[in-house]
Amino acid sequence: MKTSIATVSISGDLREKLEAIAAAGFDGVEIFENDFLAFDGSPADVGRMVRDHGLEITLFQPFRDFEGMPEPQRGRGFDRAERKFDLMAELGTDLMLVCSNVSPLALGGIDRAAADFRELGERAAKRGLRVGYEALAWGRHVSDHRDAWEVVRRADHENIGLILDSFHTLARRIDPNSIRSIPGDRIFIVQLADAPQIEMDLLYWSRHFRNMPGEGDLPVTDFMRAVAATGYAGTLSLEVFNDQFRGGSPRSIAVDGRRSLVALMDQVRRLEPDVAIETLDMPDRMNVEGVEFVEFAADADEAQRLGMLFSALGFRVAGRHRSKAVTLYRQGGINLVVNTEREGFAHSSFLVRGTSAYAVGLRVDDAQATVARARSLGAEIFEQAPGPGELAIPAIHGLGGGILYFIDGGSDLARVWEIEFEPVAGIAAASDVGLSRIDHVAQTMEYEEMLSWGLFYTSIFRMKKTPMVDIVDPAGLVRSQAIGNADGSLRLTLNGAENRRTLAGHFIAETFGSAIQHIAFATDDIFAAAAALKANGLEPLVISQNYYDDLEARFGLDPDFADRLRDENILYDRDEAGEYFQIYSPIVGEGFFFEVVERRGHYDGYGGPNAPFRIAAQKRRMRPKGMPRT
Ligand SMILES: O=C(O)c1ccc(O)c(O)c1
Ligand SMILES: [Mg+2]
Repeated sequence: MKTSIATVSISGDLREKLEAIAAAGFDGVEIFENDFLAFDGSPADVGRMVRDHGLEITLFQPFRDFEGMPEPQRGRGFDRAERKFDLMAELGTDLMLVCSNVSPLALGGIDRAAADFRELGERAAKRGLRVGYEALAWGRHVSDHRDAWEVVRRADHENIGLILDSFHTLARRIDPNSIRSIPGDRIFIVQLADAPQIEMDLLYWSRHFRNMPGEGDLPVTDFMRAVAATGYAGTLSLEVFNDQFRGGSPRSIAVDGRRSLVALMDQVRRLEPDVAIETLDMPDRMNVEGVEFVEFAADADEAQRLGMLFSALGFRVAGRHRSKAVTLYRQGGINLVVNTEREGFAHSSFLVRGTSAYAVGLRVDDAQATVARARSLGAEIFEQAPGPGELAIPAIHGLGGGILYFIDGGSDLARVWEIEFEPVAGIAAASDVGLSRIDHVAQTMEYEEMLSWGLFYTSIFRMKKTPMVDIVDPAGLVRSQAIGNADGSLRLTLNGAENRRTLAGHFIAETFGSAIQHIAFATDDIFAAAAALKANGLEPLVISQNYYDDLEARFGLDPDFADRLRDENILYDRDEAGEYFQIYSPIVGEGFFFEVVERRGHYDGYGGPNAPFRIAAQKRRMRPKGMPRT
């Protein structure tokens, strides 16, 4: 499988685009005419620059408003095409993309368009060039790949073929299975893009909101399965018009693009076992059962403060590392690790970002296979020489400077706590609070990073995204998207901050980049947990009385029940599926916190409606240290 990407998909000038595209491992680029026009050099210079980066030019595009024109526009169209053929020869590409005519002057008729293409095919053949025809979803007469194919079929010329673009087909909800009957060798190129499901004008949606396959909501996998079934084995080319990407980092967008294509083809290979698909051989998406541990990097003072908070939350010291300054805290099935080593990754992370939950250990079916898959998808492997008696725990770098470790049951990794830690007995601890496991881990990032993180998780792991929700911070919007496994035993929330005045935005500004901002522990009895926390001396976040008055009215709560919530500062939410209860810890540092939650019934959310009141309360608590009043 050869991969390519349109220059329009990446930010920067042409040289920056090519560098990023080549570094990410693509084979080719679609040269978008505007990128060429803006470049201060000859077509031959562009061609040379592309090839110097080890890339080929997949095609030149777009050529507009060609077919079905009355005279004199028809004749001018052929003259224009000849000029572009000259240019293509200099660039060094043999394929031109013609998109369906949008001109009000265009005349309809499949045969008329086919005749124009046959003549264009003749002219292209004389120069050894080819022309592909693509239906724009908003084309005047041709807006459906089935009609574009009929034009190509009737043009009946070897140098005229079809170009498919997943966006145009899927945005119009055309059944992608209609592609299966098209002969694969008549498809000249396949362009791929996804998009979020939003109701809007097709042209505007296409030009501003496309994203990488897997980042949006369109059934790009079904589209690609149908393409593969035709026998098409040519280049797959990303064509992603996205306002955010235009201003993003060329490198990371190119890496995401390549990751999206490799993950897509891996899926297609598994779903279409009878089709020969040439793609990287890698383990399947990995099942993640849950969070095995969260590791904090700290210095001795901060570790002591953290330890006191853990203790108030009902954790006890369960082990000390046999060779390192690392302590294990445990409650129920939750393992929290505090690392105060003076060297290694944890220490450098502490120096740069302060006390933080810098690593997460995930329980997976097969830890080595997880790393192998992640590597194939362009993730960076994390390796640190193990100390004496230590296990080499398979790990990768997350996107934000953190580490993801993998633990499985099929190796010594399952016994990591016994092997690496000396049990600790007899340390007086506050009482157990009844926390059983980690409900969710919340990562905060810049809003622009959310698509990258979502793709990272959903391409490596068997995880699904849920729709994005808006969290209203008094100082601005924070978007939140949950990612998790099918049974809810693994839940990650991605929170994207749009500005620095929100609690989330302040946190990432202070910790120098995206990081874990809170960890929610699950309990089966929130009221018992509240009582135990109180007995341990933990002062929960105090929620406004106005909130409880509204809550009582909104849900028609029994006044006694409402009073119990109020007395314990428990936030409450309810939907058709069930109920949700939340207690918040005080803030640590610049915005980190813990949460204790109980889910009843099949409640699947995160208490989104409570967020504005919780955030307001947290901001009251954080002042005066740096947090702006909103
Ligand atoms: O938005 C456009 O005009 C446009 C141009 C060329 C394409 O390949 C495409 O998919 C869209
Ligand atoms: Mg296209």
